[in-house]
Amino acid sequence: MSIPLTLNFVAICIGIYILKSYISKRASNPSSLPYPPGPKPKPIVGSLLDLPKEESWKTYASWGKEYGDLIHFTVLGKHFIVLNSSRVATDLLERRAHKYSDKPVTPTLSMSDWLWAFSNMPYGEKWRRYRREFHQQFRAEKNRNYRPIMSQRARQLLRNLAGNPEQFVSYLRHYAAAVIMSIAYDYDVASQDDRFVYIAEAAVNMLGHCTFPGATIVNTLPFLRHLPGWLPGMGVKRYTEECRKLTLEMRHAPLELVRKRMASGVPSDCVAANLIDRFSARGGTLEENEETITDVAAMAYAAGADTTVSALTTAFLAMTLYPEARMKAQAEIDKVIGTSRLPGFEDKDSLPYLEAFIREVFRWRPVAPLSIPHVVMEDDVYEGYFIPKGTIVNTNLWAMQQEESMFGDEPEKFKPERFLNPDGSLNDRFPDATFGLGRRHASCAGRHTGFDTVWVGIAHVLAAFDVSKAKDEAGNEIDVVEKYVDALVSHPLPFACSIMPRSRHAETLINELLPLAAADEVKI
Ligand code: HEM
Repeated sequence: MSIPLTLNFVAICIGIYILKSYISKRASNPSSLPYPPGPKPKPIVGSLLDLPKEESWKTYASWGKEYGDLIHFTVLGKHFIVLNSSRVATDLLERRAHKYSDKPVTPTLSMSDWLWAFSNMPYGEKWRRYRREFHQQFRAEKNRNYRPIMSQRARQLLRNLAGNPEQFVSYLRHYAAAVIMSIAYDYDVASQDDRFVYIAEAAVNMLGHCTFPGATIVNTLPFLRHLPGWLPGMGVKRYTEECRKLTLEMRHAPLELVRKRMASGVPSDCVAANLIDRFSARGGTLEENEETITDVAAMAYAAGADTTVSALTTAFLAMTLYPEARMKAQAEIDKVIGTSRLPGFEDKDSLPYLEAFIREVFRWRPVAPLSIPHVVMEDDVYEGYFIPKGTIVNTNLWAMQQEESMFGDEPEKFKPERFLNPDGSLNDRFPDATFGLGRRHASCAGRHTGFDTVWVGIAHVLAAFDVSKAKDEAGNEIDVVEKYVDALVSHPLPFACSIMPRSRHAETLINELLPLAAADEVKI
């Protein structure tokens, strides 16, 4: 097909698509109820040109101030709503979970072969089975068994930071990957260029960038996926093909290692081995069991590594920008534990300020500010507004964590005190929404592991290092621009900080870790 012909074809298809959307809207909304308020759509494209490109959750929150807690807009005939408050999100995602628990199967998800991941799966029997199995492996009591792995890796993190502090983000990535790969596959991540980590990181990263609202036109006009890959704007085809190869290897390669280990009689204590044992003692078809084992184990890294890195990096940003909060957490550690050892999980209940600090990390900058998109499973009417089946639902977790009625004043600021009573004990607040909403249908299945990995990693860092603003050659503090990447899992844009051992005691502690961790030291 020549290019003008192809463009005519696209124009005709867009016309048909919009006409179809109009007719189906009339059919399913016979009382002609209004959609929820939102920005005025432009002809044909709707709000396509108004979609925010940077920190979109902030723009959606500001639209919320103008239009209300529930906003609606269309992009090329496709309906979107944004839930801007915990009241509306609880009403729809929890109380009406039977209508709001589906996930949109976007063309890019199937093109890149990511539908095996139950975070992206339509609501149904398979999702329930995967979720149940995953829960068995990561529920609160089971998660306690993983704490020694986290502590061991946190010590390695300190050693690595002492050696090359400028590379702190790479070491945080290594720490998160080492914890989750050890839990999932009893696999020791290599000190550098680990193949499994490379594949999984690349696949997750590609997923995050091609499913985000407005990321690619193919998700709005699915028929475009049938156009040839060489056409302008169709690079998504090559992109998703690359992603497909990565996800395939990510799911199968580490599991093969576990099977080989088990076959040669080497005991293996990890999620994959537990699943293999559980399923070998059970009925069900071989194919179905194999698929469940492969996908549930792979889900741990897919959902658990990048999210944890985001929270860890936010903690470093908070330590850099809010020295008073960092120093208060350090003073508490020194008072309760002293300076001759590192904090561990056994100290958790005696360190309320530290706990408040970590809660604030999760509240202040939610890891997935717009959560994973959901899709409306049948037409709905809420507070007099019509929400058609198929509408994509973005939950503005960032806006919910800014609610003053829930978290007190100055929500933009990092203030661990919002989680403390006047006497310094912990209050009942918790940044729950960071992990999604509801007990099951719209919530994180690995929250205990995520929280604990961040808790012990940052507890170690606070005990050993002062993280503060870096200085230039003239001794002036380097300003930190506090901005986040617009993606499903959002990270701070790169920033410089200084990471120095806090004292001679701390230096001694880190040096004592040398024999423990030297073999593992990560060379970036
Ligand atoms: C470190 C901080 C973490 C945060 C803030 C976080 C947050 C979230 C959020 C917001 C969702 C979307 C819920 C929804 O609306 O559907 C989610 C889903 C999920 N998370 Fe996490 N997560 C974290 C760590 C982890 C870890 C470590 C694991 C694995 C061990 C994990 C496993 C999952 C899974 C499997 C889902 C999909 C649940 C489903 O669709 O049923 N997460 N997470």
